[in-house]
This record gives sequence, C-alpha cells and structure tokens, in this order.
Amino acid sequence: MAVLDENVPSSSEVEAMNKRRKRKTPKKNPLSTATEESELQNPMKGDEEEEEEGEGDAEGNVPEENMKNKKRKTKTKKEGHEDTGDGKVEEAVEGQVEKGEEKKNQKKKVKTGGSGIMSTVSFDSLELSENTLRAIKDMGFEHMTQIQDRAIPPFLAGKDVLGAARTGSGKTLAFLIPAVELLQRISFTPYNGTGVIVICPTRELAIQIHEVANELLKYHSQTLGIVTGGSSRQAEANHITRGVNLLIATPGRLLDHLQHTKNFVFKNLKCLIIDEADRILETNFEEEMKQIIKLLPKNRQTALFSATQTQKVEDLVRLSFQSTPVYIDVDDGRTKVTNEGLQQGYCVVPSAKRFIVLYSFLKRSLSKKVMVFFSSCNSVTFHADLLRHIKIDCMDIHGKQKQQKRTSTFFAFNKAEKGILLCTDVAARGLDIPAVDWIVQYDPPDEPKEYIHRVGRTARGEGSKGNALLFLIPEELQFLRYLKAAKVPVKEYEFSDKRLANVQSHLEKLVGSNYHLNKAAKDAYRTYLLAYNSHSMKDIFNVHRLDLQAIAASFCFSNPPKVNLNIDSSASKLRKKTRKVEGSRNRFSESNPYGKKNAEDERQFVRY
Ligand SMILES: Nc1ncnc2c1ncn2[C@@H]1O[C@H](COP(=O)(O)OP(=O)(O)OP(=O)(O)O)[C@@H](O)[C@H]1O
Repeated sequence: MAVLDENVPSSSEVEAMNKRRKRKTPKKNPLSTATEESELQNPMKGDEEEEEEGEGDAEGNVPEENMKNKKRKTKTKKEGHEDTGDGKVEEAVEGQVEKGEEKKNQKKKVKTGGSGIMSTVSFDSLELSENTLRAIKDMGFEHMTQIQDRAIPPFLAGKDVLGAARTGSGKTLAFLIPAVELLQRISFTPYNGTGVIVICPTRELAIQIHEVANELLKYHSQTLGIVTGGSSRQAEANHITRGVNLLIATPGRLLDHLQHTKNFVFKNLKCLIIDEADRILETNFEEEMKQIIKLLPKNRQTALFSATQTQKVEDLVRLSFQSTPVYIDVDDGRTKVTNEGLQQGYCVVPSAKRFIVLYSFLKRSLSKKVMVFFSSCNSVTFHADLLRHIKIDCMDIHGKQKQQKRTSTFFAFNKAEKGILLCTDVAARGLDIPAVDWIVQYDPPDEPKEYIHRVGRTARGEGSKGNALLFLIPEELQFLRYLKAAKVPVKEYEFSDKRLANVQSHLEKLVGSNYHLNKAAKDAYRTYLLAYNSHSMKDIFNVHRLDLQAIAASFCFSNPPKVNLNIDSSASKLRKKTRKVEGSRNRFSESNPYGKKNAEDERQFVRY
C-alpha cells in the first residue's frame, strides 16, 4: 500500500501503539481488586492504610511506600467480569443480535467476552477481499462488534448508512472496512483520484483514523492521505495531486483543498463518511459542511456515524443523503448509554475547594492514567503550569497549541502506561487512547452528550474497565437529573475533608508571587466565567449564581482578581465562535436531555 503522507506518525510508532491497544483488555486495572473496589466507589475518601493526605504539602511529595502498597494489592482487570463459562454472556449477546432484521443469515456462533459490544459473527462470514481479511487478522480481530456486524453488510451492499453505537464499540472499522472494500472492488488507482472521504471533527481523531486505515490497507494497492488544519497545506496539496484514494480530513482544511487545490480529483468520489456526525454540525463546521456537500458529486454513498445522535444529525441527514439511509442503532433499548465496564460517580465540591480536591485526587492517582477535562484552553494551561510547579507531572492538550505540540502530546499520552493529561473537549471525541483508568470532569460538560463522549475515553473495546468522576459544585446538582434522563448511571462519591491536602495558603502565596502563574491564573479565571456564561444549560449553569470569592479561591486567589469580564457581550461572541447550541435549537429539558429540536419530528431514515 502506498501512503501519501508525511504528517503522520512513522510505521514503528503506529505499530507500537497497536501493540499497546491489543494488550489493552488484559492490562491490569489497579482499581479492580476486591480490596480496592471500595476505594473505587469513594475515590476521594481514602482508607486507613493510605497515606495521610492531610499532611500533604504544596510541593506534592508522594509517599512512595503507599504507591508500592497499592501496586502489591493489584489484581487483574477482568476479575468478576469474565463470564464465558456459564453461557449467560452468549445468551445475552445472541438476544441482542436477534433483535436486528439482519439476523436472517445463519452465522457461526462463538463465545464472546463481557462488555456487550461484541457480536457472535466472524469477519470471515463477510464477503471481504483476502487483502482486507488478512489485515483484520493482523490487527488481532476475529469477530465483529455489533455495530460492525450490522453496519458493514448494508454499507457493502451500496446503501447509505446512519450508524449509532456507544463509545469504543468499533465504529471506525465499521466504516473503514466497507470504504476499503469499495475502493478495491472498483480497482481505484491514484489516477482515479479520491474515491472515499472520511470527515471527522478533530485533527487527532483524523490522525487516529488514518492509522487504522493504514493498517487496513496494508495489503492493498490503494493510496491513503490525510488533510487537517495545522499541517502544511502545500505538502498536503502535493500528496492530493499525486492521487489519494482514501482521504481522511477535518472539515475546514478539506474545504480549502476542494476550493483551491487545482489538481484535486474528486469528481469520481464514491463515498462520503462523516464520523462524530452530531459534532460536525456544531462549532463552526455547519457552514463548511454545507459548502463541502455542495462541491462533492451527488451520485455517491454517504454514511454518518456517532455514539450520540441529536437533531443535528437529522439536519445533516437532510443535507447529505440522496436516498433514505438505513438507520442502525445498536444500543436502542439499553437502559444505559455508557459502557458496561465503566464505573461513574460525581462528587459535590464547594467551589473554593475544587482545586484542592483535584490536587488530592491526582496525588493519589500518580500510578494511574488519568484525563482531566476543563472548559477552556486557558484553564488547561494554568492548571498544567500550577500542577508542574507543585511537582505533579502532567501533559496538556488544547486547541490553542501548535499542531506539532498537540500531536506529540497525543502520542506521548497514548504511549504512556500512567500519567495525567489535562485537556479541553478537543480530546473528548473519538480518541482511542489505550488503558485510560480515570476520566475526571473538573469543569462540567456542556451537555449530557458531551459527558458521554468524555467518559467514553475509558472502558473502550471488549471487556475493558474504567472510572469516571464528575466534579459538581452544589449549585450544579440539577445536572444529575439530565444525566439520569440521558440514561447515564452515576453514584455519589464522597470526599473526606480530613484527607484533603492543606495547601490553600501555600498555593495563594505561589500564585501571588509568580508573575507567569498569576497571569495564567487570571486568564483561566476569566475564561472559566466566560465559558460558564456560554453554557447551553443556563437554568443549571448560571454564572450570576456563582460565588466569585469562592471561585477565585479555586484559582488560588485570596480575592477575586480584577478581570475584564464584560460577560454579556464577550460571552455572546464566544458562543458565536464556538457552539451553535443556544436558543431554540436545543430546548434542553429533563425529558429531552440531548436538546433534540422536536420529539415529534419525523425521522428521515428507516430502521434496519
Ligand atoms: N472486531 C473487534 N474486536 C475487538 N476489538 C475491536 C474490534 N473492532 C474494534 N475494536 C477495538 O475497539 C476499540 C474502540 O474502537 P473505535 O475507536 O472504533 O470505537 P468508536 O466506536 O469509534 O468509539 P468513539 O465513539 O469513542 O469514537 C479500538 O481499540 C479497536 O481497536
């Protein structure tokens, strides 16, 4: 296979990442032992054998001995979840498979492991080319996940497809396998130009999809490329000109090439795939997508995939499908939308103590792999600087960084066995980072749907486990009602005041005396308030109800700093610039936690 791209990781990097992915399921989860299960339910509480958190200091010294003790207690991740011996899992999986109409063909039954994303159907049962089957075998996969089992056949049969399945359930291969088969069946060569375009919302996700496509094309002759913002436009144009059969793209850069790259041959396009389709209509992609779809040939197949589906997907369906698509919702009827192996909790933290609780949590989690979500780039920057100052090593990723830094951080965190990544929602969608133990939502997500994608960065794939912790201040508790309505089960985790590090005054001194930290803290404080004010669920996240003195304390100020807020005008600009989720488009309510426009809206697709 020829890969026409230089802005992507080397094959050895890709290989190393894949090896780590394959060992993801059996990797030990230090939280899954019987002894530690109780800690898991109360991650903030600690137990008597643990280190004295109350004696922590602003230097972040970690009692090594305690970390060692924790490791000694470790058992395997799958304990208590393996269920292959008594037939229950098989029955459950069969039950789910039989729901679909596609259950007409008699297919080989095999036992599958625990999390309920697998089907009992092997890839061999599909009429795939030898080259594709060999590549799938090399990836170590034998059986399809449910979304793959249900989406690949109609996709291969030439139908338009709208696929919904929970996070980490294998949607990427569900669209890439038919894409690669399509190109091979019509013997596409570089001379034919681009036959399939995959659009996704973030650069890191594009890189990841590109990697999977690269593996899948291993034995094929078709060419692969990637175009994303932040990369060299000229280098991309050169590649495209040489003929990229399968192109992975983010919307803005794709539109740029469609409009300006002279020798971009896309008139032969056979298929357009949109991953994270609901997200693609948010932010400022909507206008770009309209233009992209206008420019692309009409006579093509289209497929949309996402773990969450909202009114916006239906808008996109109207916009992009030529025929009525086949609608596949693998998780329809499930009582929860998140993964089986995911333990989720929230803790109610007074505003002033938010950072201290986070710090105490991270100090106790140094042997884990943790992602912490913030609402703004400035907040990520400040907290990363602050944590490093107090000797908690961490990585950070957000949309204002140079692409080179973003990419290297993404790969470094992918590779890491343990570590902390502070991030914005740029890392919320689609990323398949191996073996993440904890997802911490320090700042609240904008909607239940974004909560679902954030926590979907852990407990991915078959039989995987993970944990999620949502920070809420007392004023935000109503958000739980929306999570419940969205079928997200969360338990309350308590934190013990006694166990919190007693470092507030040290931190205030540090931020008061360090020019750079002080400036970063002010920027973070200001954008926290602006982001809060642009929150789409205003009845819950009301900036005017915030106690600014307490909020300032969480940014290590003894008094709220003077910052130019001008909340109403700046927030409306921020809103316009970022998300179009306000007003009548959303209509959040408890019975409509995703903010669908109108429950009675007729669907534009048929169920499959
Ligand atoms: N048939 C399969 N058998 C076992 N594992 C699989 C199979 N297909 C995919 N996987 C693994 O499952 C994990 C999740 O897959 P993928 O990233 O495609 O999920 P997704 O549904 O796109 O998630 P998200 O909604 O978060 O984007 C990956 O590590 C992938 O390698």
